[in-house]
Amino acid sequence: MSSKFAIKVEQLSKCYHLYDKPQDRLKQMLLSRAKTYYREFWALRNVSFEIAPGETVGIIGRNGSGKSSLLQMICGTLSPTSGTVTTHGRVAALLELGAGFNTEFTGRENVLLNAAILGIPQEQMLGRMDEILAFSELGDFLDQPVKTYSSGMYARLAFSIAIHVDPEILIVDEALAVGDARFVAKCMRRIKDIQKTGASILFVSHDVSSVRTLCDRAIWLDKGRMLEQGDVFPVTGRYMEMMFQDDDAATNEDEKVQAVASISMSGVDLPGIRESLHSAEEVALDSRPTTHWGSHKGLILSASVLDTNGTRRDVHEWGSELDVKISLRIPANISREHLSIAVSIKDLKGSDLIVSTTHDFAAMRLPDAEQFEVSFKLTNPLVTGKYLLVAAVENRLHRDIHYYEYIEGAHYFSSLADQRFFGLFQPPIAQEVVVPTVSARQEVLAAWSK
Ligand SMILES: Nc1ncnc2c1ncn2[C@@H]1O[C@H](COP(=O)(O)OP(=O)(O)OP(=O)(O)O)[C@@H](O)[C@H]1O
Repeated sequence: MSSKFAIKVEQLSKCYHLYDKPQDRLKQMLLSRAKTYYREFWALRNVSFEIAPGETVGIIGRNGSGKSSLLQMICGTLSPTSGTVTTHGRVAALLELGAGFNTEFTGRENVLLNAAILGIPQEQMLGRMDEILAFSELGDFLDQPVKTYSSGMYARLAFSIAIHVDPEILIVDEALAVGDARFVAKCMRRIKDIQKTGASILFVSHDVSSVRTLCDRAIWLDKGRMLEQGDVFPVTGRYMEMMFQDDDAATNEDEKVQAVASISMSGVDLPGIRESLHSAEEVALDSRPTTHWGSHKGLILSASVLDTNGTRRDVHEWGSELDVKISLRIPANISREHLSIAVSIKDLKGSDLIVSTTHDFAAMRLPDAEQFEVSFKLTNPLVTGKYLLVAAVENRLHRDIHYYEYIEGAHYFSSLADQRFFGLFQPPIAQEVVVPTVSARQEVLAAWSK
């Protein structure tokens, strides 16, 4: 692909016509061009972006923010109200379930139909049929009409086709979420293989962690408009922050109002805490946390990865002792009963590598004192690389964790190992080589032969 972009979307908009009654649609078609029987609903408004060849971009946004409409317009299965889409390269799409299938045809016939639409010669596709069959795990169902498939089978067929047509542009809608975890993992592996071939990938998911794992960049849609685009980590971080605020507003409004009211009654000026302590003691929080949210921001005074001397360091040696220390000031009116302090060490893509919470230790009740510190001590298992610390204050009363405060990127630091490790992280491992004695070998053989 020699062009500068794989996908270019310019001022793209989509307006749906909404009818209150089915008759109105008929009236609009038959009776009047002068009168409108519908309401306009703009699912997408003036969205513009470019995807470079070889780039993987995640599209995130709440339900109904216009993600599927955007993808369908890029694939050409939905026409825009205004604006243009230009693509360079063969587009394989994994859209909402079933899009692009003829449900009366068998799976095998649909493979050939899709290949024909993409201009792939039939012989070439027939040559790959065994591979497609194996990947899809459809067995005899490949020769049954697609209308008899479960949604999981549908997704498996669609995915198998999409990855066997050598796409230069792969478009994946949430369809991956359908099917068991093993198949989803298998799909993710294949998407990564396709990434390595230099294809451009547009990936829509509600799951921020898979967007972070896979994508370089993220585009955030909200109510049909592009709210942000940029590096995947900060954009998804702010998206999570907004989702948290939404959830919080929806589910914990009473608790929040009550807590905030009682905090101000106790005379604690939340925004002022950090500033006031700044002068009094060494407060350590990176000035550029990626994300910072919660119903009670300001409880975490500092969060640092310290060495054995209690010094906050930005570089830690592999195998050295670490003390992840969180200093807190938590007003007495926040109940200690379900209170939990959590830390996570993430890589720069945002994947949790190590997570620990005081809730993990059933017996640990946090002190009633307003100000206290929690230490998480460990031997540094992190291979050479850059990492960030997440610190959180949680209420674990319900299954869904309520966050009083969540700081992602409270301390950015590196780990340095003087040897090369091949895993994501490397705890110290004791190795032992044992050569069994003759009698032990005979015992094993005797046990096998029973
Ligand atoms: N054919 C249609 N006619 C009318 N409204 C539609 C149509 N298709 C989508 N919409 C509306 O357009 C908005 C955007 O829908 P779209 O499916 O593109 O969003 P989405 O971000 O993909 O949502 P989700 O995450 O739930 O799949 C929604 O409010 C939806 O109800």
